[in-house]
Amino acid sequence: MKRIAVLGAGSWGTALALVLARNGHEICLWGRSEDTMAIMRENRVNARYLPDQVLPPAITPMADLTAAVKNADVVLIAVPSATFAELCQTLATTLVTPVPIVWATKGLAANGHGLLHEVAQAALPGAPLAVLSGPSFAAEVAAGLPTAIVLASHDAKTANQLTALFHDERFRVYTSNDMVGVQLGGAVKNVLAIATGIADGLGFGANARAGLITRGLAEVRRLGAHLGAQDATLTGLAGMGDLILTCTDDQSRNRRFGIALGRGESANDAAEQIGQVVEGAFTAAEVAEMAHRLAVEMPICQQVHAVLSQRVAPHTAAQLLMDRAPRAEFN
Ligand SMILES: NC(=O)C1=CN([C@@H]2O[C@H](COP(=O)(O)OP(=O)(O)OC[C@H]3O[C@@H](n4cnc5c(N)ncnc54)[C@H](OP(=O)(O)O)[C@@H]3O)[C@@H](O)[C@H]2O)C=CC1
Ligand SMILES: O=C(CO)COP(=O)(O)O
Repeated sequence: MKRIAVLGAGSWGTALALVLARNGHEICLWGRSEDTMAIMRENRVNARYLPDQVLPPAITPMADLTAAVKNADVVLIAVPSATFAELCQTLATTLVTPVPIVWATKGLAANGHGLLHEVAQAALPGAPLAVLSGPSFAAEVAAGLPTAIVLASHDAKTANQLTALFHDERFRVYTSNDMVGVQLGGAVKNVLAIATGIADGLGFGANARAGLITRGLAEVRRLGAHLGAQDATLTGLAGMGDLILTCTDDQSRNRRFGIALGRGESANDAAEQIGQVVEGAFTAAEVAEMAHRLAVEMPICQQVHAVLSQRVAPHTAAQLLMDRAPRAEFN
């Protein structure tokens, strides 16, 4: 039995807390709002983000970060990417001794700071680091439906130790040493889910959706090649697996956001209606900037960014993609 601090009490933090509690661990589930966490502690349910699941006694909701991490053997971060760096900075002053840090956040650090492991490494030197990612809707995981996912760390011992905490007969965790590939797959698929959502919102058909998924995967692989990701990772669970999931199922908030944009709604209205984090809306600008800086061709991601920056209307963005000069599929 381990004591695990789960930081982020949204749908994903809560679902992963349920998996860890099911596996016999003691969880401090931290959220930033004292009122919300007090109600959660009292009612034993995360009413806003995961209303169908009862929280077992092994999960203690709390809003005191210092208390949550005080005796933790492991810290799991599941906050939105926009706030990941700030939380790592806070942890740097809160954690008394370095403990393994694993994050389930999908995205890139804000303001061009790149992949999340770079941020975590800089803020928390000496802490063993890992990332958990793959095709995994929170509601299905929380309901105990079969899920396969990847846990990556540069250190094999850390990967194996952390995998053992999560892995069970309903939550199959594969290990990997490719932190870059696993993070890139999880970050870029959100932007591509917005793209396929836009296409569906515009009334395009199944051909366009399959085309966007496949050419989107080509974009991730090109970026991955530049950043030293293993190509197999990007065709595995954290790459293609999550891309397929999020681009094709309406549980995806990124996909639903894109559908709303394609139907002519504003980004603000769409985000408000969804009422949960839409990571791709933040990540699009970071991916577009990274692609530009590294001179990696990522036209679909660039067009999603252009739509979100209100430089191009959704139907114009789609036409611009189709009007590009013919080229070889692979080069
Ligand atoms: N949901 C899913 O199926 C999956 C999500 N993920 C990833 O997990 C991460 C978290 O997403 P998810 O849980 O779904 O998001 P949700 O929208 O369900 O919840 C967001 C949570 O983050 C909290 N939050 C927002 N801003 C801050 C902040 N500045 N400091 C602390 N907490 C904050 C919110 O608190 P408040 O309510 O107070 O605003 C809320 O608890 C994302 O990167 C997402 O891509 C990965 C796999 C699956
Ligand atoms: O990452 C996810 C599933 O793997 C969740 O996707 P959304 O954030 O688009 O809902």
